[in-house]
This record gives sequence, C-alpha cells and structure tokens, in this order.
Amino acid sequence: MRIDVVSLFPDFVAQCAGFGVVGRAHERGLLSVHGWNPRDHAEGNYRRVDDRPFGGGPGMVMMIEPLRACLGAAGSADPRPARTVYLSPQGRPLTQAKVRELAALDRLVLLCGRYEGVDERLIEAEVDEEISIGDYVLSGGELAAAVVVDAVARLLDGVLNDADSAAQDSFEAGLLDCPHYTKPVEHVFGAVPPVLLSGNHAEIARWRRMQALGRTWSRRPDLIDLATLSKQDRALLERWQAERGA
Ligand SMILES: NC(=O)c1ccc(NC2CCCC2)nc1
Repeated sequence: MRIDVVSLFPDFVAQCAGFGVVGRAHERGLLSVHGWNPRDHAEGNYRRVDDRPFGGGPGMVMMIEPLRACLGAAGSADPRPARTVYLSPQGRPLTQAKVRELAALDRLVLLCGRYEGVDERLIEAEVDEEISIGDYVLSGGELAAAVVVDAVARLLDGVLNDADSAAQDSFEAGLLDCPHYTKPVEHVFGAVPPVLLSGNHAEIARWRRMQALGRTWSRRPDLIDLATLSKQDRALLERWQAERGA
C-alpha cells in the first residue's frame, strides 16, 4: 500500500511510520509512505502557503494553490487512483470499520492542515472525505495522519507476525479488549486468573470473551448497544455482571 502525506512537516509522519510494526511493514515493502511539502509548490519569493482569513478572525488559513499543486504532484507520483483524506475535527469519526476500509485501498493521500485550517474550496474540490481521530483540536493534522497510518498498516497482510492478533483485536469484534497477563504468576499486585494457566483453551476463550463483554458493558455502553450479541454472549455478560453484583 502506498500512502502520500501532504504536510508542512512531511518528514514527521514518515518518521512516525519508521518504528515497530509499521517500520517493519516499510522494510518489507508492504507499505510505503511519501511526504510532500506544499511550500515546495508555493509561488513567489516568500513561497507563501497561508494568508489572513476573509471575514477577519484570528490566525491564518492555508491557501488553495500550493496545496492543489502539491496534491497534484503526489497524485501523479503513482499511476493508481488514490483516495484523498483530510484530517480535521470536522471529519467523520475514525472507527475500526473505517480503518479496515482504508486498509483495502491501493493508495491513500493524507492531507494535513496547520494554522486555522485549509481554504474550504480546496476541500470541496480535492478531498474525498474528512476524518477525525477524536473530538479534540490538534495544532496540525500530522498526528492524526500518523494514527491513520499506524491503524491501517497493522491490518495489511503480512505486517503482524501472528495474523490472529489483528483478527483477535477486540475492536474487530466491536468490543473492548480483555485484560492481559504475563509472568510472574504471583505478585504483590495480585495473581494471574487461574483459568489462564489451565491450558483449557475453550475455557480461556470463554473467559476472555466474558471479560471483553463485561468491560465493554461497564465502560462503553455505547459500544455494547451496537454489538450484535449471541445468546452465549448474553449468558457470559450476565455471568460477568453477577460476579460483580452488577
Ligand atoms: N481530531 C482530529 O482528527 C484533528 C485533526 C486535525 C486537527 N488540527 C488541524 C486541522 C486544521 C488545522 C489543524 N485537529 C484535530
């Protein structure tokens, strides 16, 4: 998969993609991330990329033409069609379902704004969809772009060594994750739940599902309402609630 990032700090996102799982995807040619700087496409001596907002108000707005030229250069760098995504608080919330959709594409162009944002006419003319990673304001779209790159990259075939871990990611099932434990078995902070040491994989899978259901129910009731629970799921959730006197 090829991801082009348009940003005044183009190396930022590419560097974020250089670590861990995503870095390995890079090394193995499963993913390539290319940075493009609108300032390289700005006219005039000062290579202006922003200007004062019409109608007044604080800050600056990124101008159309440097971004349009930069997006054009990024788009032409590869013959395949690309989906252009603008990261902003005005976007639709990023969900695991959306991540899966993006991970299936050959190409993605991520547009990162700075200042107060981008001239709306550029968004209307060149952006396919706006995405938000959460209801908060960042100083630039680069961190949001890095989040998208990471979430997408780990779903690409061959990126995660143990393919199951991506599939088992609870968000794939629309639930929060179960708790995880490792050595030591005994510790002043408590012991590892015995079922996990039992070697009874069916029982372990049931226990983990019960924990995921219970945690989702108690921490994210909005998600539990959306989840399609089987009869067994409901029984496990009731058991979890009963064990906590909920
Ligand atoms: N929640 C988000 O995904 C998000 C994205 C971009 C941003 N800031 C950018 C947007 C235009 C200028 C700075 N803030 C927040």
